[in-house]
Amino acid sequence: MIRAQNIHKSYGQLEVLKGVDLEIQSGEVVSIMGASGAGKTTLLQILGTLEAADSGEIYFGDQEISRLGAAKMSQFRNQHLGFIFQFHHLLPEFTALENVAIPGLISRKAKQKCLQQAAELLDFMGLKDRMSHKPSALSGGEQQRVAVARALMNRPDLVLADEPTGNLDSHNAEEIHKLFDRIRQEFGSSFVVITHNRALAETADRLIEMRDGKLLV
Ligand SMILES: Nc1ncnc2c1ncn2[C@@H]1O[C@H](COP(=O)(O)OP(=O)(O)OP(=O)(O)O)[C@@H](O)[C@H]1O
Repeated sequence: MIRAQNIHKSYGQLEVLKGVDLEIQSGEVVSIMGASGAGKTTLLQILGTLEAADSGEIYFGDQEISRLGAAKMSQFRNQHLGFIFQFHHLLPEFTALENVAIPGLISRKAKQKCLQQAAELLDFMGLKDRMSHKPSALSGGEQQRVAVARALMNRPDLVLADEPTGNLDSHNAEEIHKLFDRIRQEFGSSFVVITHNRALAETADRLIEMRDGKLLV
């Protein structure tokens, strides 16, 4: 579904990605592990079109998305990708429901429809009773589940998660990974998840190790 081909990326003299090839199938959950500085976040950002590679291509189906202009690229991102980060980045002045609805509103769907869909997603996440709470009134695990719901709002084909459980205790971390599996079954989304937790990484369909700017095969 998404394919990265011979990706190179440097920051100044620092060569961070040294020819990375990666293909993710539809509905597949892939975890990426590797030492700090190995280039995991950089790769995820390039897959998510948040960062440009120096060379190499990213294909989504037959379309080369790495060559799209800025407007088309952000439209692609909004329609096809979901992002989850270590820190949830929820907007503090909005309720859980509103936070989840925001990507739908950005893609100009009707407000009532967005709120209804956001409520369904929060229900799916086990947060039916927490919808009208602001992030500060939610636990860390609940905040991250709201962030997961927000990532799903536009029914992404691919969810990119950068240490989504890095800030959680082991119980909540495990719950989030179980949720990814339920989401994959319910919505068919693929996942690429960076994690430092080997036990959780091993629950994925495929575990990829990254070392010094390359994927180990
Ligand atoms: N915008 C940037 N400018 C300069 N150097 C950068 C930039 N982003 C990342 N780097 C450097 O590139 C290298 C790879 O960073 P990256 O964040 O991809 O590693 P990582 O494998 O995700 O590490 P971690 O597990 O610590 O998050 C690091 O040495 C980092 O300092």
